[in-house]
Amino acid sequence: MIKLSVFKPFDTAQHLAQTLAAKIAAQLQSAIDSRGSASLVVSGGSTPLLLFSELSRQAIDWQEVFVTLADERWVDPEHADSNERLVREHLLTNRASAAKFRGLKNSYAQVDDGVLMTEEVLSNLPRPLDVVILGMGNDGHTASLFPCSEQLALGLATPKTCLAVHPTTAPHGRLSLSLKTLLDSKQIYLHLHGEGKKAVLEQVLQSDDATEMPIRAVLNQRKTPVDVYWSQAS
Ligand SMILES: O=C1O[C@H](COP(=O)(O)O)[C@@H](O)[C@H](O)[C@H]1O
Repeated sequence: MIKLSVFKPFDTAQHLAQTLAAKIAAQLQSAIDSRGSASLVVSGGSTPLLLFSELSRQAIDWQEVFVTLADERWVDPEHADSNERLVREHLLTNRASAAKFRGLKNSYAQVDDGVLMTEEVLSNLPRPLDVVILGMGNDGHTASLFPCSEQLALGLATPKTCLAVHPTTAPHGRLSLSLKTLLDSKQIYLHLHGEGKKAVLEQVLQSDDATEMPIRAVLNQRKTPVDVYWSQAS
């Protein structure tokens, strides 16, 4: 039993995706109405596919929405593991094809060399970010803030927008938004699916140690509201 006031459980992934997509769309449109543009940060991995599909059909002024990623694997955008590929195929379709996508991967061969250029690209995003959608790995990583990586302490503390990360337990060098950037947002959603992720969340809630499970740094702060959307089955 999850004891978290912001925990929103759903019976199906479809119901979750429909509900969350409508909520995010309303938040993005409200930002557009008040400042002319909106920013949406999404995650990669396997969880967000249905949500992307529902979001892509929402009737908002997508041409005013900047979309970027919470993290990227440093592979070509056509690679099977590319988060950008996922976003292009599942989110930037239908109505959302009008959105302005700002990818994290650039032409540098090594992620460490590409960070500065990505920082420059991200500097033009409307801030604070309007909506940030995060995932969580079974090791408690979020974005690419991995507990196994030497760069975790930097990712949790740096004032910079993003950093290069080299996980030892997952493939590819990564580029991740820093904790500071993720929290410089009006709303964060942690999007989870399945009993396995619920069990990991239970473990997350048992301690404050973000070096052990980095998602704790997002959940144990008071600057930015975080809602946890979890669905039981597909
Ligand atoms: O590697 C990554 O993993 C997390 C979680 O992915 P999931 O497959 O368990 O949904 C994801 O949020 C992140 O963006 C991705 O690069």
